[in-house]
Amino acid sequence: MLSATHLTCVRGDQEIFRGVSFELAPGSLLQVAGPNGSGKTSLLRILCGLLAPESGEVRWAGEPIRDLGDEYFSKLHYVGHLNGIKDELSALENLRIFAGLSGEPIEEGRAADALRRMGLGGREDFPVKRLSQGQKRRVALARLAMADRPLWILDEPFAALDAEAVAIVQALVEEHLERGGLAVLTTHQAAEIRCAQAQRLQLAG
Ligand SMILES: Nc1ncnc2c1ncn2[C@@H]1O[C@H](COP(=O)(O)OP(=O)(O)OP(=O)(O)O)[C@@H](O)[C@H]1O
Repeated sequence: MLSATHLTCVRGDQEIFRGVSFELAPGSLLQVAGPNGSGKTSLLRILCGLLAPESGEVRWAGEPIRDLGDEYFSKLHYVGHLNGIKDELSALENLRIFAGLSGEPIEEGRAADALRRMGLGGREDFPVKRLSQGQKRRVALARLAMADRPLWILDEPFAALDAEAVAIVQALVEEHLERGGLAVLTTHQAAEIRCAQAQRLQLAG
């Protein structure tokens, strides 16, 4: 269970939002919507523990995330809109490094399978800098197919993706929710994710 109570976000000297509260149970999806600058990315970074709220609290399984530290990070996949991948390395090396940094060395072949699932079969060993924007986004999202974690926090996961990749990511999120996972995502597209327990949070801007 992920919960947020009375979150207020201030960036610079500007209050971006206040009073944001929600509870997300296993198998549930939260779609965060709002115009440019309304604070969607800021909210996701607060939910990840990467940005401190001005006031309010985020809890995971009833515990404040600031007390859980690394234990909380090991429960979540965060894919920000900057991808977080290294241009000089190949897609496969990026996934191996990601797994190593998370303290979960991967079985041989698991990363390659994840890249194939993302439609990158045959491009595993290409330096990422020679991939297109959409292919780079696929590499960043391949971590979702590589190791299961209960909470996925995805910032504009469909940006730069073509229809085929959107369908792959939708299916990944739906399978995750069916397994009892939780997902929070922002999107400007009308991507339809099937989920019986979907919530929408509208930031005003
Ligand atoms: N490092 C920062 N310092 C000061 N202000 C910031 C910083 N980062 C973001 N902001 C401001 O916070 C506000 C919210 O930004 P944020 O990126 O969270 O919005 P968003 O809803 O995700 O926007 P978009 O739809 O354009 O991605 C914006 O007004 C932005 O200028």
